[in-house]
Amino acid sequence: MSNILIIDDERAIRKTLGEILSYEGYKIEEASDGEEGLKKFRERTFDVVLCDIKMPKLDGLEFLDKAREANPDVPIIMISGHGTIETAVEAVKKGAFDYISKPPDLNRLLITLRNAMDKTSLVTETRVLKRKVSKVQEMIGDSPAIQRIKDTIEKVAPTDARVLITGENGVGKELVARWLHEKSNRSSGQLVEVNCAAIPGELIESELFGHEKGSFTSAIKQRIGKFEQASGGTLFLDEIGDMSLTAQAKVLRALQEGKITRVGGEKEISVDVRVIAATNKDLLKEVEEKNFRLDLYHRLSVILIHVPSLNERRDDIVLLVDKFLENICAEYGIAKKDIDKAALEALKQYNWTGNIRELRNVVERLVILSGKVIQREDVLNNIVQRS
Ligand SMILES: Nc1ncnc2c1ncn2[C@@H]1O[C@H](COP(=O)(O)OP(=O)(O)OP(=O)(O)O)[C@@H](O)[C@H]1O
Repeated sequence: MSNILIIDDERAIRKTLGEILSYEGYKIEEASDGEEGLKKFRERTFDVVLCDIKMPKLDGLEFLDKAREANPDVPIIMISGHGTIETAVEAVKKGAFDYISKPPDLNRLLITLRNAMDKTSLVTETRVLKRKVSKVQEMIGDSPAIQRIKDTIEKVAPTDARVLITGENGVGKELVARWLHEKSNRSSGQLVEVNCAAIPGELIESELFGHEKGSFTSAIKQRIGKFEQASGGTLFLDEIGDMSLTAQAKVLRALQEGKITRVGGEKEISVDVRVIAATNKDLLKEVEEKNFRLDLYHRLSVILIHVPSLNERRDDIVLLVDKFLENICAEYGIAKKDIDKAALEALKQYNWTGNIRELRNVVERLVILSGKVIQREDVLNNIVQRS
């Protein structure tokens, strides 16, 4: 059911409108002045607002400004009394959806409301569609390092070459893997991700290759492993440096032969999988320390993509912050906040250990805690708060 907020200081008008619209099946909320209206508007999302122009405390135009700042997607219809038609026209120029005159004409009111509702559903639909079209998040940055990575993705993605992605935590290794899959001929298949560090050693084999019923105590049902799930698509082995040596031997065999055997099973099953692996470890050092098989390393690292840390490409911070501000404010349904030059400089100077993931979190905190323009002070307070 659609929610409508009616803001008018005349009780009689609220009552008439409220009765008509409840009868038409709308859910009604009332406010008797602009201030109360704004409070309710900020507390929850309405489908449409009907707002009087002349009101005590906060008048219709002031309400319009503040409400659009808080959520520009909600259509606001002005209610114009005697002598306020010109103001109503001005309000429409400033972003009000339309206006109706007092006393309200039933047909005109219902048609205007219907149009406003249609607009709301179009806005929502467009947002959903936009999200669907760009399944993979854009890779932001124009530093030489990022440009080189984008070039490599273009060249390597359409081949079946295995790729090893290296870099610190939160630099964007998974994003690189997603783009490699998206731009490959396998993009209609699945991208199946396995976080090798998060799975206990004794379960990793069953996770990767599946198991037959009864093959070990907790194997109550037959299970399909990630290799099989990813057949026709891409298998992304994240944190590969944390995989046990036993599992490494089995992965090597799967890569050499293109076949797997489920745990406790006999049958060999062919799989058509492209493997992309990622790690924050120095795998060659792990090889030296006998924690990682050299032959597997060579199998996985046909193409190497190193994603440098944020501290090594500080110029990208400007673009990233701008995009995060836009995305986060849109998620919160508020107008985009700005960032002062000195504040941006403070972000550029900071020693980022959590990389882009940490930067996004800081920007989200700044959006929540700062005013319309984020100041250097806000940044410093935030970073201090973190540690
Ligand atoms: N260039 C970029 N532009 C925009 N967002 C990015 C970029 N790189 C990374 N991100 C975002 O930063 C977050 C962390 O990235 P991602 O998960 O790819 O890092 P990771 O290196 O795989 O981290 P971990 O090693 O901890 O798994 C994600 O939300 C990702 O979408």
